Amino acid sequence: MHDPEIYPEPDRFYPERFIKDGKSNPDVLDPATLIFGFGRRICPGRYFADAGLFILIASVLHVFEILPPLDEHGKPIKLEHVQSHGLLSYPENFGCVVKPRSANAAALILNSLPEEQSTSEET
Ligand code: HEM
Repeated sequence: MHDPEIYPEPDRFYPERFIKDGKSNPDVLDPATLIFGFGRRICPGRYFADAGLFILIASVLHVFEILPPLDEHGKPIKLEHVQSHGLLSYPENFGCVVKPRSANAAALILNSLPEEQSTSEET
């Protein structure tokens, strides 16, 4: 996954590398052919994981805006992408502002909570 011959600038956050003319780019190796293993022991949860992540990310982006953190003057702070290296690779901690996209989105979020949590603000 970090071979620059396959993915130029592999550490750069650059999801567009997988897209061409609004569709999946067939000239770029699909990471799904690697990340779930191979052959008889290939991950049996791969479709579940893929669908679950799609639903999770789509649901979060549908109702929340995720914005850069603000400095003491209320100006957005430019974030630097720093990726950890090791067996698991993930972005290093960073601040952000997460807020509902609209009053409708806020209502959707509150309605998805268990009853005791969605009413706790009113008590
Ligand atoms: C993004 C999420 C996931 C990734 C990247 C992932 C990746 C992998 C990899 C690399 C293997 C080893 C395959 C091999 O030996 O060649 C594996 C095995 C396995 N995974 Fe996943 N997996 C994910 C999610 C899941 C989920 C959600 C489940 C269950 C609901 C699951 C169940 C399993 C099981 C049971 C094995 C062992 C298969 C065997 O040894 O026969 N995985 N996974």
